[in-house]
Amino acid sequence: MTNEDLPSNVTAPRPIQKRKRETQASRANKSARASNTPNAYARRTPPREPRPIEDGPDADLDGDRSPPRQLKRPGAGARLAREQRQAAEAARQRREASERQALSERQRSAAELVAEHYNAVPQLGREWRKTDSQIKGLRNLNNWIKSTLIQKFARPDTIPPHGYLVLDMACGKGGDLGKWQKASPPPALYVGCDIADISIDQARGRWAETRFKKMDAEFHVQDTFGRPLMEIPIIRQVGFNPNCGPGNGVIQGGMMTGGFDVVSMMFALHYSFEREDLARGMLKNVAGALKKGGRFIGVMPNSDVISTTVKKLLQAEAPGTTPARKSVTPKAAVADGDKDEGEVDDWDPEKPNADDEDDWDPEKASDPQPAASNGEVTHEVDEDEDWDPEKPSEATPPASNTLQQAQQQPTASPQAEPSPDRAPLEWGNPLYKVLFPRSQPLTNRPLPRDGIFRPPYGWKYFYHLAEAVNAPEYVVPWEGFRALAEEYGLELMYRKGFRDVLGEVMDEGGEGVDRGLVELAERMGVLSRDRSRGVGGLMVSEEELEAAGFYHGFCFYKT
Ligand SMILES: C[S@@+](CC[C@H](N)C(=O)[O-])C[C@H]1O[C@@H](n2cnc3c(N)ncnc32)[C@H](O)[C@@H]1O
Repeated sequence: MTNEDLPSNVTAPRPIQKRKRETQASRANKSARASNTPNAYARRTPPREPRPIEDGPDADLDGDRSPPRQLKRPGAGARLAREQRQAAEAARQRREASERQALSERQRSAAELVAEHYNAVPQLGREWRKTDSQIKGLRNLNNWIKSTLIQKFARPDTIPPHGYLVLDMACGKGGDLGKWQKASPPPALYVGCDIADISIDQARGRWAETRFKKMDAEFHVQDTFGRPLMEIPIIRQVGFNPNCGPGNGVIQGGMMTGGFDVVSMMFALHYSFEREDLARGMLKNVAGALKKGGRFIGVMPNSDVISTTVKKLLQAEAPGTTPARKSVTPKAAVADGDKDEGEVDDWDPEKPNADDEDDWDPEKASDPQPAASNGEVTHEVDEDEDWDPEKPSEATPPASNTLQQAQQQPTASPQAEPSPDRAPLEWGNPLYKVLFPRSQPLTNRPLPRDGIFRPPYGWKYFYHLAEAVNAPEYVVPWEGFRALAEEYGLELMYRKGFRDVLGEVMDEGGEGVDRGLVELAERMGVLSRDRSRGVGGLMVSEEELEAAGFYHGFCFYKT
């Protein structure tokens, strides 16, 4: 029972204090206390003036205050302890500084590596692409898919009186300028950014040479994942919301006025999935630049294809070791041309304007028609339509990031347990190759046998395409990406594998086939007008289709 439990008029009995028997030791203590220990209550004389406090750990804390002593040099033991403490502190500071520097160098070098890589890629002419390229069909297909996304989704519901505005967050050498110029209608302004300065120079040059300019265009060197887009004057001028994304538990919405109508990111988003801060930085820039109702379109590698194949290959290497946990593998086997489960394709795309054909290529008349490999004259669009127009560069990127290095890992028996030393996991065909190094230092994990890439960042691989680039890429696990995008107010409208996009125009008798896109495929050399050629007129080889099957396109809507 405590005092609070008692009625107010009752006083608690005082505990009986037992007198302790005095012993010799207690007597000694008592007399010592009486002679040495100052007793504040018993003090009769005023306290002395306080002594100045000595700084530092060796300040004299001695209780003897009279008279002030001459300071002694600390003893050897104390000096040693102090020196050790100082040395340890200095070592800690040096270690922290070097860790900070290493981190910033790693971060910088990853971005610089990409820039260096793309900067080193030579610009090859249109003629080469049309005649000598062994992946002409694939180039045409990729360009057509990008144009299809632009055609389907880039036109805003309501076009503002000043026209709509487009931001391309990884414009490269300006390969999509022509596609935007030929959009129906073209945007009023196209802003192209890229981390590779030489690519930006080439994009500027290409724009300067464009004869009929139907839009304004600006180009900026910018790391659009690692730096805020607010840094670019034209983007600030158009409008940028720096508060987009999660914060204070609230997802900030898009701007009602100002901002871009469309943000595009073609074949580039996967570089941002090296690290979470880059992926978030990228999405913050996308969402911050978009107005409410604006669209985010792009194409990138399809993680469903990657997951399915990695799982299949790893389980074939070690049969009978299927993980017990029920795997949440992607339900779609896109590699086999199946339809994505996660696909949102019921959104009603806007039909292209019937005048498109007239509008399409004002330069066509003066240009000689290029001959397709099979002798057919295609009505390909102009020289701006160059997806990855690059031959592998002479410049060798740092060894830790080269495809060669990934290939140099020793081979082992396919039945052996996965180990970091083994040859990379590999698949592909004569035109393309995907290589996954077994040792994944960024995630510090082995490749997932259930095909689930967790954590979602830092899963590095190489996609090597004949005549094209092989910078290291990172898996973008689709569901993780979609969930992350939602945090930035980006809602999925559409997602489709490249094979399925093509399937839509191949199924010409099917319901809802967009004639405009079929004609576009004919003009861009994807389909022959003579449907008796190849399979249903398709001018893309099976090997090229397999390479293209690695990708999918998407469109998000800014809430
Ligand atoms: C495969 S190219 C695609 C270029 C162009 N979008 C196209 O479709 O032709 C990838 C581009 O992404 C750019 N890129 C990679 N990381 C970037 C970053 N952090 N910021 C801006 N651009 C980046 C590269 O410099 C390169 O130009």
